[in-house]
Amino acid sequence: MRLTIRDTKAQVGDYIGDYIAKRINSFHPKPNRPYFVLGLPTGSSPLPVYKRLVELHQKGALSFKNVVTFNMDEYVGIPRDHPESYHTFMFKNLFSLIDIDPKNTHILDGEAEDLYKECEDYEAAIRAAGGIDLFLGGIGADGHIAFNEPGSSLVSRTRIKTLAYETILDNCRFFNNDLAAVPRMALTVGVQTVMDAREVVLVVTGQNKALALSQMIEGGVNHMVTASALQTHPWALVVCDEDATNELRVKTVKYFKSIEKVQDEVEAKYGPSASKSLGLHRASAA
Ligand SMILES: N[C@@H]1[C@@H](O)[C@H](O)[C@@H](COP(=O)(O)O)O[C@@H]1O
Repeated sequence: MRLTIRDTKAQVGDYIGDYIAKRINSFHPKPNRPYFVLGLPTGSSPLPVYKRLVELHQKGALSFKNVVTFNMDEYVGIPRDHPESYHTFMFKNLFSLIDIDPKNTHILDGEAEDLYKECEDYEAAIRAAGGIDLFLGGIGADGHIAFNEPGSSLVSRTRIKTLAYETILDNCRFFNNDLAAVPRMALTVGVQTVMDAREVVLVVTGQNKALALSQMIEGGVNHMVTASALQTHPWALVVCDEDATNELRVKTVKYFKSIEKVQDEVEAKYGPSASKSLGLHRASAA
């Protein structure tokens, strides 16, 4: 797992936006794999990423014509046109602002008659698309990824989840601080669904994520901090702001900053393609 630290939330958004754009632009559609398959989260943390993707699209530097998306999760018990549904969130903040074919966007249906079937069909749809190339994720204050709350199986797949009280309290801010209005259940991809992606990028910003970040990076792999499963992913990148590093050991921060510095030196010496051949993550490389 790599950790990249930027000063501000906006810089984190730009870094990840550029990184995803680079992946999409370097994807070459083939008859058997016509689409780049992108996993997406909701929440406040990815907003600067979406802003950057929209900017790049508006500048003509990025098209989503060859992109298929799968969102991580959706509430159960609110209609899809509810202002706080994840359907509404995604169309407002990304899909309506880019050139993606709405048919290529997938979001779990929290109103489905048969929720179990909905989850099974979702996993099948991901498989049929060829698997997820890059899964972008956020993290909950308790270290959850998607809605895989503490105690979730680290080999879980798409399913119905009851939300943790801490998550309900956290999400209250989106429901006019009315605790009773926050849904108690959600459909979510599993930890294993995220782990199956070829690459995972996590956006972690703000002081309120500092403890979760230190637990997921410096603690052991643990079902109480489901994002820690990414320690065993072969291609995981965490991008955070300075505020989110507040609970990390100084040594950890210095270590990951030094890695980036060495990478800069390698690229200066051997050119940007050296990063790729050495297996290093890079947003700015050609
Ligand atoms: N299901 C979502 C997660 O996918 C998201 O990572 C988390 C953090 O949201 P925020 O970025 O607003 O802190 O909120 C919810 O729990």
